[in-house]
Amino acid sequence: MAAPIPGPILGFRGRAVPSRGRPGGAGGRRAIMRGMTVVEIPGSKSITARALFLAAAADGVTTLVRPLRSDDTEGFAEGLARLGYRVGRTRDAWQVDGRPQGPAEPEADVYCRDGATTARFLPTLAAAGHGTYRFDASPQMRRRPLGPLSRALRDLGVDLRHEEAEGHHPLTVTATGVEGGEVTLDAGQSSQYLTALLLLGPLTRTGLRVLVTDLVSVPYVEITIAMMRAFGAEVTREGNVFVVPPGGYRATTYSIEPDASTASYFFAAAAVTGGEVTVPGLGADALQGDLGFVDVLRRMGAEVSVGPNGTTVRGTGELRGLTVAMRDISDTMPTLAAIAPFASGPVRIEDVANTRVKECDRLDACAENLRRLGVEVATGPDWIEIRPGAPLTGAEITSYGDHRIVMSFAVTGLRVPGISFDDPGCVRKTFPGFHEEFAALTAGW
Ligand SMILES: O=C(O)C1=C[C@@H](OP(=O)(O)O)[C@@H](O)[C@H](O)C1
Ligand SMILES: C=C(OP(=O)(O)O)C(=O)O
Repeated sequence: MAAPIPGPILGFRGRAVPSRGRPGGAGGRRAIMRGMTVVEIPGSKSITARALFLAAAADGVTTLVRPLRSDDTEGFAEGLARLGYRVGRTRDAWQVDGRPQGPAEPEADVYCRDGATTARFLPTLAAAGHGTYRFDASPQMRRRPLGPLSRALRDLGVDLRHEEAEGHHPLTVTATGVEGGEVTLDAGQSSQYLTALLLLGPLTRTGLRVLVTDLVSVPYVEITIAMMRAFGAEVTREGNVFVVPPGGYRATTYSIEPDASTASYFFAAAAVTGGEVTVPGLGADALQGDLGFVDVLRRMGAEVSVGPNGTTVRGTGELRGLTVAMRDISDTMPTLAAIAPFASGPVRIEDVANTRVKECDRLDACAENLRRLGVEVATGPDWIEIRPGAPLTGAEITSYGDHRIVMSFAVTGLRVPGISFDDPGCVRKTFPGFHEEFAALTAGW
């Protein structure tokens, strides 16, 4: 039985709120008073990736204001350049010369690094053009699936061949444009499959109807639809069917809001230390569902205020246990798992099966690392339960090359001396300057 898609997801908020963060999205902080800090978080990875796709597909030159500069988004921009798009990058703004007719290069070899948005969105963009395009990715990304997206593209007539394992990179797309039509998609493992198809919709000759049988991470689809509208396209939803007419995209100037998943580490830091963190540019109009992590902190006892231009979390000294379903905001599951040992009762996180197919198996990685610190933990296919009580001891955290494991356990390290990481540098995927910013955050607390 297909799981119902939570709704409604259409008819919402329009343009992104411009970040008031430090230009270039490099992060930064200002101490206002002892224990109170304004943290300027780098741009959203998800919004930057979509903006790059939309800009490449649009008619005209698009300017992205304050894009995220990190391994994932630089890999995406480099992938576009390999396909023959002209991408100009300065510190504070990226410009893309759109090509509604598809990639300029008739042949290209694209390396997607660790980025799932790159690895799933770029082959879909290439399919709308004319040429032969080969995509490969890092060993980590090669392990991650894209079978349902490949099958949907093939059902739409795209010649897509996996070279080694079916449903995994490397793959080759021999593109002749996409006619359009109706296709069925299981996005129960990743919403990125649906995002890729929606983004493709306006580039098809007759439009797309996507019948979705299951869907995780719904707020990411909402981001996609809002951004498609900002670039002049339309999406409607009839029950579980998403309808996208043809018509292409219009170039624009687009401001990228700060990354809400990245902000979760700073909000969590406030909650566990009794400090106060304000993130400007992520307020009530934010596009990203991951800002909902502050509601979890509020339920646990933190004081939270979401204003028009920013969000503030203040630790109160109280951190209650809770049971929470995180299907919609699963990138923040490791953040919660990493602070759960400080709660006054058990923390149970449910409905997060797809965190097992991210940069690593995040349920197992969190459980193993927490146990190493002395915490009692149980896991199931789609849940983890952390039972605080035992004394905590420092240990080396195994990162599994996963930026979120490192950034989450850095928060634990604010209260547990002796935590170190085997691969601290893997934060480069979304926040190359994380360790410096995070160390400076609490220096004045
Ligand atoms: O579309 C996106 O930008 C993303 C969607 C989510 O993935 P899933 O849909 O695979 O859960 C999220 O975890 C990822 O970091 C970014
Ligand atoms: C899962 C993540 O990334 P992606 O799927 O975009 O590689 C993430 O950033 O937590």
